[in-house]
Amino acid sequence: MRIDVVTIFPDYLAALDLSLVGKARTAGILDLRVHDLRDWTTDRHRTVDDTPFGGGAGMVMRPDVWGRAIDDVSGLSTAAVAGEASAVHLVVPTPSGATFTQRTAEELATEEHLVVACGRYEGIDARVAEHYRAAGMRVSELSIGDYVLNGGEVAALVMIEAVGRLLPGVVGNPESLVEESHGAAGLLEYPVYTKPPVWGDLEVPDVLLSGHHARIRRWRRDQALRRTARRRPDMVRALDVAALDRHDLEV
Ligand SMILES: Oc1ccccc1-c1ccno1
Repeated sequence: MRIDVVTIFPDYLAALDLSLVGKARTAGILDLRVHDLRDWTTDRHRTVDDTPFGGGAGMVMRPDVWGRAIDDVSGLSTAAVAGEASAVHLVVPTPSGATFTQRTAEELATEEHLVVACGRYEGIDARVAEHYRAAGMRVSELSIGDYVLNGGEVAALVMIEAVGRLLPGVVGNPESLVEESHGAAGLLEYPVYTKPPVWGDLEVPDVLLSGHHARIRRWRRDQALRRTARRRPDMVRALDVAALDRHDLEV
Protein backbone atom coordinates (compact mmCIF):
# COMPACT_ATOMS: atom_id res chain seq x y z
CA MET A 1 0.00 0.00 0.00
CA ARG A 2 1.06 3.55 -0.71
CA ILE A 3 0.02 6.45 1.49
CA ASP A 4 0.78 10.08 0.64
CA VAL A 5 0.22 12.61 3.43
CA VAL A 6 0.05 16.30 2.53
CA THR A 7 0.42 18.80 5.39
CA ILE A 8 1.91 22.18 6.29
CA PHE A 9 3.56 20.46 9.28
CA PRO A 10 5.44 17.43 7.83
CA ASP A 11 7.45 17.02 11.06
CA TYR A 12 4.17 16.17 12.85
CA LEU A 13 4.18 12.85 10.99
CA ALA A 14 7.70 11.90 12.18
CA ALA A 15 6.12 9.48 14.67
CA LEU A 16 5.31 7.26 11.69
CA ASP A 17 9.00 6.43 11.42
CA LEU A 18 8.67 4.56 14.71
CA SER A 19 7.25 1.26 15.91
CA LEU A 20 5.14 -1.03 13.74
CA VAL A 21 4.40 1.52 11.02
CA GLY A 22 8.10 2.37 10.85
CA LYS A 23 8.95 -1.32 10.50
CA ALA A 24 6.30 -1.71 7.79
CA ARG A 25 7.93 1.13 5.87
CA THR A 26 11.40 -0.40 6.23
CA ALA A 27 10.05 -3.79 5.14
CA GLY A 28 8.46 -2.25 2.06
CA ILE A 29 4.96 -3.27 3.18
CA LEU A 30 3.91 0.38 3.44
CA ASP A 31 5.17 3.07 1.05
CA LEU A 32 4.47 6.19 3.15
CA ARG A 33 5.41 9.61 1.76
CA VAL A 34 4.96 12.89 3.62
CA HIS A 35 4.77 16.15 1.65
CA ASP A 36 4.78 19.85 2.56
CA LEU A 37 1.72 21.53 1.02
CA ARG A 38 3.74 24.73 0.65
CA ASP A 39 5.81 23.02 -2.06
CA TRP A 40 2.79 23.62 -4.36
CA THR A 41 2.44 27.34 -3.62
CA THR A 42 3.39 29.88 -6.29
CA ASP A 43 3.99 33.08 -4.33
CA ARG A 44 7.09 34.07 -2.44
CA HIS A 45 5.21 33.94 0.87
CA ARG A 46 4.19 30.33 0.11
CA THR A 47 0.56 31.19 0.94
CA VAL A 48 -1.86 28.29 1.49
CA ASP A 49 -4.94 30.08 2.89
CA ASP A 50 -7.18 33.12 2.52
CA THR A 51 -10.21 34.76 4.14
CA PRO A 52 -13.55 32.90 3.96
CA PHE A 53 -16.19 33.99 1.41
CA GLY A 54 -19.31 34.99 3.34
CA GLY A 55 -17.22 36.33 6.20
CA GLY A 56 -16.49 34.73 9.55
CA ALA A 57 -13.43 34.21 11.68
CA GLY A 58 -10.29 32.41 10.63
CA MET A 59 -8.85 31.41 7.29
CA VAL A 60 -9.71 28.75 4.70
CA MET A 61 -7.15 26.66 2.80
CA ARG A 62 -7.02 27.46 -0.91
CA PRO A 63 -8.36 24.95 -3.46
CA ASP A 64 -5.78 25.81 -6.14
CA VAL A 65 -2.81 24.91 -3.91
CA TRP A 66 -4.50 21.70 -2.72
CA GLY A 67 -5.46 20.86 -6.30
CA ARG A 68 -1.87 21.01 -7.53
CA ALA A 69 -0.69 18.94 -4.56
CA ILE A 70 -3.34 16.22 -4.82
CA ASP A 71 -3.02 16.03 -8.62
CA ASP A 72 0.72 15.45 -8.24
CA VAL A 73 0.76 12.91 -5.41
CA SER A 74 -2.22 10.99 -6.84
CA GLY A 75 -0.78 10.91 -10.36
CA LEU A 76 -3.86 12.65 -11.78
CA SER A 77 -1.70 15.47 -13.14
CA THR A 78 -0.21 12.90 -15.52
CA ALA A 79 -3.33 10.72 -15.88
CA ALA A 80 -4.19 10.09 -19.51
CA VAL A 81 -7.88 10.72 -18.92
CA ALA A 82 -8.78 13.07 -16.07
CA GLY A 83 -12.21 11.49 -15.71
CA GLU A 84 -10.90 7.95 -15.27
CA ALA A 85 -11.79 6.34 -11.97
CA SER A 86 -8.65 6.74 -9.86
CA ALA A 87 -6.94 4.00 -7.87
CA VAL A 88 -6.55 6.67 -5.22
CA HIS A 89 -8.79 7.06 -2.18
CA LEU A 90 -8.63 10.63 -0.85
CA VAL A 91 -8.99 10.82 2.94
CA VAL A 92 -9.71 14.21 4.49
CA PRO A 93 -9.64 14.32 8.31
CA THR A 94 -12.27 16.83 9.50
CA PRO A 95 -14.44 17.37 12.59
CA SER A 96 -17.43 17.42 10.26
CA GLY A 97 -16.67 14.00 8.82
CA ALA A 98 -18.19 10.54 9.18
CA THR A 99 -16.79 8.67 12.20
CA PHE A 100 -13.60 6.74 11.56
CA THR A 101 -14.07 3.28 13.10
CA GLN A 102 -12.32 -0.08 13.01
CA ARG A 103 -14.58 -0.97 10.09
CA THR A 104 -13.34 2.13 8.27
CA ALA A 105 -9.74 1.11 8.99
CA GLU A 106 -10.45 -2.39 7.62
CA GLU A 107 -11.92 -0.93 4.43
CA LEU A 108 -9.08 1.55 3.91
CA ALA A 109 -6.52 -1.22 4.53
CA THR A 110 -7.72 -2.89 1.31
CA GLU A 111 -6.93 0.18 -0.83
CA GLU A 112 -3.91 0.45 -3.15
CA HIS A 113 -3.20 4.14 -2.60
CA LEU A 114 -4.43 6.60 0.03
CA VAL A 115 -3.86 10.35 -0.13
CA VAL A 116 -4.42 12.03 3.24
CA ALA A 117 -5.05 15.78 3.07
CA CYS A 118 -4.35 17.38 6.47
CA GLY A 119 -6.28 20.65 6.74
CA ARG A 120 -5.62 23.44 9.20
CA TYR A 121 -7.28 26.76 10.09
CA GLU A 122 -11.06 26.65 9.39
CA GLY A 123 -10.60 23.82 6.93
CA ILE A 124 -10.06 23.16 3.23
CA ASP A 125 -12.21 24.86 0.55
CA ALA A 126 -15.21 22.55 0.02
CA ARG A 127 -14.61 22.47 -3.75
CA VAL A 128 -11.54 20.26 -3.27
CA ALA A 129 -13.57 17.22 -2.16
CA GLU A 130 -16.24 18.06 -4.74
CA HIS A 131 -13.67 18.26 -7.56
CA TYR A 132 -12.05 14.91 -6.84
CA ARG A 133 -15.37 13.10 -6.43
CA ALA A 134 -16.35 14.44 -9.85
CA ALA A 135 -12.98 13.22 -11.21
CA GLY A 136 -13.89 9.67 -10.17
CA MET A 137 -11.82 9.51 -6.99
CA ARG A 138 -13.29 8.02 -3.80
CA VAL A 139 -13.26 10.77 -1.18
CA SER A 140 -13.83 10.13 2.54
CA GLU A 141 -14.17 13.04 4.93
CA LEU A 142 -13.55 11.41 8.32
CA SER A 143 -13.57 12.37 12.00
CA ILE A 144 -11.70 10.45 14.71
CA GLY A 145 -14.12 11.66 17.39
CA ASP A 146 -16.40 14.37 18.69
CA TYR A 147 -13.82 16.96 19.65
CA VAL A 148 -11.88 19.68 17.86
CA LEU A 149 -8.17 19.55 17.03
CA ASN A 150 -5.98 22.26 15.54
CA GLY A 151 -5.42 20.31 12.36
CA GLY A 152 -5.69 17.01 10.58
CA GLU A 153 -2.18 15.73 11.38
CA VAL A 154 -3.08 14.03 14.68
CA ALA A 155 -6.12 12.43 13.03
CA ALA A 156 -3.87 11.29 10.17
CA LEU A 157 -1.50 9.65 12.67
CA VAL A 158 -4.42 7.81 14.26
CA MET A 159 -5.85 6.64 10.96
CA ILE A 160 -2.52 5.59 9.45
CA GLU A 161 -1.62 3.58 12.54
CA ALA A 162 -5.06 1.91 12.64
CA VAL A 163 -4.84 1.07 8.91
CA GLY A 164 -1.12 0.23 8.78
CA ARG A 165 -1.30 -2.38 11.55
CA LEU A 166 -3.94 -4.29 9.56
CA LEU A 167 -1.66 -4.75 6.54
CA PRO A 168 -0.43 -8.34 6.09
CA GLY A 169 2.98 -8.84 7.69
CA VAL A 170 2.85 -5.80 9.98
CA VAL A 171 1.58 -7.38 13.20
CA GLY A 172 3.70 -10.39 14.22
CA ASN A 173 0.79 -12.61 15.20
CA PRO A 174 -2.32 -11.96 13.03
CA GLU A 175 -4.30 -13.93 15.63
CA SER A 176 -3.90 -10.95 17.96
CA LEU A 177 -5.98 -8.87 15.56
CA VAL A 178 -8.96 -11.18 15.99
CA GLU A 179 -9.71 -10.68 19.70
CA GLU A 180 -9.03 -6.98 19.96
CA SER A 181 -11.53 -4.42 21.06
CA HIS A 182 -13.86 -3.53 18.16
CA GLY A 183 -12.77 -6.69 16.43
CA ALA A 184 -14.85 -9.23 14.51
CA ALA A 185 -17.08 -10.03 17.51
CA GLY A 186 -18.01 -6.35 17.88
CA LEU A 187 -17.04 -6.35 21.56
CA LEU A 188 -14.52 -4.57 23.75
CA GLU A 189 -11.53 -6.73 24.68
CA TYR A 190 -11.60 -8.75 27.92
CA PRO A 191 -9.24 -7.80 30.81
CA VAL A 192 -5.71 -9.17 30.48
CA TYR A 193 -3.23 -10.34 33.16
CA THR A 194 0.40 -11.46 33.34
CA LYS A 195 3.03 -12.31 35.98
CA PRO A 196 3.27 -11.99 38.94
CA PRO A 197 0.13 -14.05 39.82
CA VAL A 198 -0.23 -12.00 43.03
CA TRP A 199 0.51 -8.26 43.03
CA GLY A 200 0.06 -6.74 46.50
CA ASP A 201 -3.38 -7.95 47.60
CA LEU A 202 -4.59 -8.50 44.01
CA GLU A 203 -4.69 -11.95 42.41
CA VAL A 204 -5.17 -13.14 38.82
CA PRO A 205 -8.64 -14.74 38.29
CA ASP A 206 -8.33 -18.49 39.03
CA VAL A 207 -9.88 -19.55 35.73
CA LEU A 208 -6.89 -18.08 33.85
CA LEU A 209 -4.55 -20.32 35.87
CA SER A 210 -6.74 -23.41 35.39
CA GLY A 211 -5.40 -24.54 32.03
CA HIS A 212 -9.02 -25.30 31.05
CA HIS A 213 -9.07 -23.62 27.63
CA ALA A 214 -12.83 -23.91 27.00
CA ARG A 215 -13.57 -22.31 30.37
CA ILE A 216 -11.00 -19.60 29.72
CA ARG A 217 -12.56 -18.80 26.34
CA ARG A 218 -16.02 -18.66 27.88
CA TRP A 219 -14.80 -16.47 30.80
CA ARG A 220 -13.09 -14.08 28.37
CA ARG A 221 -16.20 -13.75 26.17
CA ASP A 222 -18.33 -13.18 29.27
CA GLN A 223 -15.94 -10.49 30.46
CA ALA A 224 -15.94 -8.87 27.02
CA LEU A 225 -19.75 -8.81 26.99
CA ARG A 226 -19.93 -7.36 30.53
CA ARG A 227 -17.28 -4.71 29.76
CA THR A 228 -19.02 -3.76 26.52
CA ALA A 229 -22.43 -3.54 28.20
CA ARG A 230 -21.02 -1.40 31.02
CA ARG A 231 -18.77 0.94 29.00
CA ARG A 232 -20.31 0.98 25.53
CA PRO A 233 -24.05 0.19 25.63
CA ASP A 234 -24.24 1.64 22.11
CA MET A 235 -22.12 -1.28 20.89
CA VAL A 236 -24.34 -3.82 22.63
CA ARG A 237 -27.39 -2.57 20.75
CA ALA A 238 -25.53 -3.17 17.46
CA LEU A 239 -24.43 -6.65 18.45
CA ASP A 240 -25.26 -9.57 16.21
CA VAL A 241 -26.54 -11.82 18.97
CA ALA A 242 -27.00 -14.74 16.58
CA ALA A 243 -23.29 -14.51 15.70
CA LEU A 244 -22.45 -14.46 19.39
CA ASP A 245 -24.62 -17.52 19.95
CA ARG A 246 -22.86 -19.27 17.07
CA HIS A 247 -19.57 -18.26 18.69
CA ASP A 248 -20.91 -19.59 21.98
CA LEU A 249 -21.57 -22.96 20.40
CA GLU A 250 -17.94 -23.04 19.24
CA VAL A 251 -16.62 -22.59 22.75
O1 LIG B 1 -10.61 19.00 14.61
C1 LIG B 1 -10.02 18.74 13.40
C2 LIG B 1 -9.39 19.79 12.69
C3 LIG B 1 -8.80 19.52 11.45
C4 LIG B 1 -8.84 18.23 10.92
C5 LIG B 1 -9.46 17.21 11.63
C6 LIG B 1 -10.05 17.46 12.87
C7 LIG B 1 -10.72 16.34 13.58
C8 LIG B 1 -11.34 16.35 14.80
C9 LIG B 1 -11.81 15.05 14.99
N1 LIG B 1 -11.45 14.33 13.94
O2 LIG B 1 -10.79 15.11 13.06
